[in-house]
Amino acid sequence: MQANGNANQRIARISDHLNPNYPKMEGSSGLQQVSCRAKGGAPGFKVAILGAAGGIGQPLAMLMKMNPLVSVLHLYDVVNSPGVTADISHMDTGAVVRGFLGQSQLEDALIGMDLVIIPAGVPRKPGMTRDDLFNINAGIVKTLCEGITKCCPNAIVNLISNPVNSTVPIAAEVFKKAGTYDPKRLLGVTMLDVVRANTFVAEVMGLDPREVDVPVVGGHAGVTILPLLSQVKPPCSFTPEETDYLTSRIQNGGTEVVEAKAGAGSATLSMAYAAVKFADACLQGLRGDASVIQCAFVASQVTELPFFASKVRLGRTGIDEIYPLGPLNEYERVGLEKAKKELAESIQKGVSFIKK
Ligand SMILES: NC(=O)c1ccc[n+]([C@@H]2O[C@H](COP(=O)([O-])OP(=O)(O)OC[C@H]3O[C@@H](n4cnc5c(N)ncnc54)[C@H](O)[C@@H]3O)[C@@H](O)[C@H]2O)c1
Ligand SMILES: O=C(O)C[C@H](O)C(=O)O
Repeated sequence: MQANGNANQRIARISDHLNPNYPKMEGSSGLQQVSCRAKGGAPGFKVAILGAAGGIGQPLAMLMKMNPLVSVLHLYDVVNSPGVTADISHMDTGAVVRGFLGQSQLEDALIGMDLVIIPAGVPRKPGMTRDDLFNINAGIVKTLCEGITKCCPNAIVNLISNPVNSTVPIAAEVFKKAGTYDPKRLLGVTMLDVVRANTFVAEVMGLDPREVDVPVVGGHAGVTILPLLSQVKPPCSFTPEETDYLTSRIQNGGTEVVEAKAGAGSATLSMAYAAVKFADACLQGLRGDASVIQCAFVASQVTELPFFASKVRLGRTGIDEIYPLGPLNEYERVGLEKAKKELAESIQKGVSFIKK
């Protein structure tokens, strides 16, 4: 048949065509993978997810596969990435998906990436603080960031692994040590705090959450999560009881999920949603869209601390502008002082982990 003329020349194993390092999947159906006419080079960005087989990683991978701004999606983990990759690669969306398994494939996963999203690491169980995760996650983040310095030093990095207040300073120190640090490209993901704040404020005020915008500044743990309810859009006026309730619920949203999951981990689905919302903003910025603004935990001069979460404008090279906090009311000024005290210690802990 005409359409199949020279078929033998076109036939290639899909795995070889897409990536010679694609993990072999032992015990798979045994069907021969043939007839590859996959389109390479579609316009879009190359994105890697490190920790792609985890509770956040899997739905995040699925949602990024659905993102039209993504042309290539690399899924890396130390376990189970072949299965997740096989599964997600069957989705009929544009991005080409490739899987990478284990430390020996980290560099292949990272070469040429525009955006690296990191949800690798252990989650909390009831009774733990995010800081209790430091001992395990600090080392994981260090290793992954060392890979980034070697293979894609110009990539935008979205760091999700907790404790974010310490892992972002760890990443910065790793990049500094390697001489590749660009503070405009390293962003701690605090988007879930904003997502929660929008939802909880909408509930209290009887609004559609999609129309609510709450700036959440500071960091990503307990009192360091500081919602600026005086700056909510559309403008809202809260009673003191509502302010207390909302501030506490936003600050403890993560714990609310950890307790509800009763030992089975922390927020994964809402986090994947928030991570994709944030990653999409980063990609829109890279594409050159105007006025892409989100909150993130970044190197900052907004306060005397070296890192702080506030609204940032995203552009072609990462962060284009960091916005000041704006006018705070007395309740928020008190909250800010508490947040800064805890943040200073968490930041120092991260810096010392690399410098020691
Ligand atoms: N920033 C936030 O708002 C936010 C929200 C929710 C969770 N988190 C954090 O995200 C992290 C992941 O949470 P989860 O629920 O997906 O956990 P999970 O245990 O379900 O998944 C973590 C994944 O990381 C992988 N991993 C472990 N070591 C690795 C390494 N060296 N390289 C690559 N991958 C590695 C694991 O194999 C696993 O698949 C936790 O630290 C959690 O506290 C942050
Ligand atoms: O609470 C956690 O440990 C996970 C995450 O930081 C969250 O806010 O849901």
